[in-house]
Amino acid sequence: MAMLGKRRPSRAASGKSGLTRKPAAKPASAAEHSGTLVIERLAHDGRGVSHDAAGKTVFIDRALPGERAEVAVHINRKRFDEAHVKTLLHRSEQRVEPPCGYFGQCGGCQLQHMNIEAQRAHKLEVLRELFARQGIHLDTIGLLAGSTEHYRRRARLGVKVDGQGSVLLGFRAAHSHRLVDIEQCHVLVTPLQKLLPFLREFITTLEAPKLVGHIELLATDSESMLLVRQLKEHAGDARRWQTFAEQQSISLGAWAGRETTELNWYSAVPALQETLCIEGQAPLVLTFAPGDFLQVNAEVNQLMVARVVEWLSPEPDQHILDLFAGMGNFSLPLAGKGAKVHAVEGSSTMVSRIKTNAARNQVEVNAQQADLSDSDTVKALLKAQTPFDALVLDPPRNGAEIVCQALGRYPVPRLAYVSCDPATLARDAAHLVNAGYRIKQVAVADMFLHTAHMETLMLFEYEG
Ligand SMILES: C[S@@+](CC[C@H](N)C(=O)[O-])C[C@H]1O[C@@H](n2cnc3c(N)ncnc32)[C@H](O)[C@@H]1O
Repeated sequence: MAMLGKRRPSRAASGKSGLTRKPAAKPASAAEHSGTLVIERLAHDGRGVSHDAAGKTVFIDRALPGERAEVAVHINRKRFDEAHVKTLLHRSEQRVEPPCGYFGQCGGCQLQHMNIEAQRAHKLEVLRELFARQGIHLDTIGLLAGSTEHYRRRARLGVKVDGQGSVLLGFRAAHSHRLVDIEQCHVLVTPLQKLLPFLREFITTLEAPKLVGHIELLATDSESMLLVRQLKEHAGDARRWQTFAEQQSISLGAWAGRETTELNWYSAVPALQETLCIEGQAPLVLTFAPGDFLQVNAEVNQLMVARVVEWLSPEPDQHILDLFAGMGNFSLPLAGKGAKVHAVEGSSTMVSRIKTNAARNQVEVNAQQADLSDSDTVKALLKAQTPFDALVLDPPRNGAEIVCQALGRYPVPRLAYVSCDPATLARDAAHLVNAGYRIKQVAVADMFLHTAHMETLMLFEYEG
């Protein structure tokens, strides 16, 4: 395994493509053998799919449909093999030089070897396929297109001291706990990207880098913030961190201990804010704290919120239920249109955030803490005395199955579902369709470009 143990990606230094790079780690049982294959299609995670002479499925890292390649199998499994490209014999027109030198090593991005159009088309295809498995055909799928680079405003970076005593800062390699040492990142927003090389250099000057668990970076329009998980306090390094933060003009906070959730601020506590500009209403300023859920891509979030408001086009005094409401990302803009919004959120901290945000922006939102995985709670919410005119659903990755099952019995005329997991979305959509809802609009948003993750928006209407 040529790359094992190397601290830097070869391409950054040599200009080579990340295509033939082998996976980070190989299980002891793996037997490597080679063969020539034609790639048939892409799997959901972006790997190429082919079949060997015996008909066994082979997943090939960073191989594209239509390509012919000599591949080496690095993991044998009972039902499929996992392989990487040794030599590319025929190249797809969709293939591009990955913009990041760490692509193929770092597990953060999976699709940088495809042009942007192909990445978007792949996500649409994943969605269509998952829905087809549920017996649902999707017609036109819209696109909310955002910036193609430097969009990610939040990241968690691992810190490790390797066997040779070198300090590593970066993301995990794909399917591995191995840390890939990076000093640049193609998807991080520019202020965080610019900070990375300094941060990397700085960490090597710490007296006890082993005591750093991980680092979180966050940037808003007005400031950048660095949070350190300090496994054990170290007075000398705390002072070093402070000096570094001052030099870089960033806010600094630290958690002392492995489990602590309370931050010690080593700078003025930053006022973290998100400004949402929705047509026809004054800008809304939402405040939040580190650790709160925050959509990672500010530009695409703005587009997404605007699209949901447009789809639901609330009339003044209509009643809207916003489930999994976070800090009020959808609740406030809907309330800004004059709707009476009832926001439900599992975290009581976020409920108080919604209340504060609504009051500061002078919009009316009634916020409540509730566990939306509990079916009695969900039913009680849906059979409210005043029926809801519309509903927003923006659950975490595991979806909102309990809610969608209950929506058959307690129908709501219009429903906007925002999802970060197309598989649970397809499952939940099947419940809705079986209960009499029709899909009126579908859009995929560029929330996580260059990665295999995707964000989808759907508008359903109840037709009975
Ligand atoms: C994907 S986030 C969406 C937040 C918000 N709608 C936004 O756009 O920023 C999902 C939210 O669901 C909340 N959540 C997770 N599990 C929950 C549950 N069982 N009941 C209620 N809320 C839950 C999380 O706290 C988080 O704020």
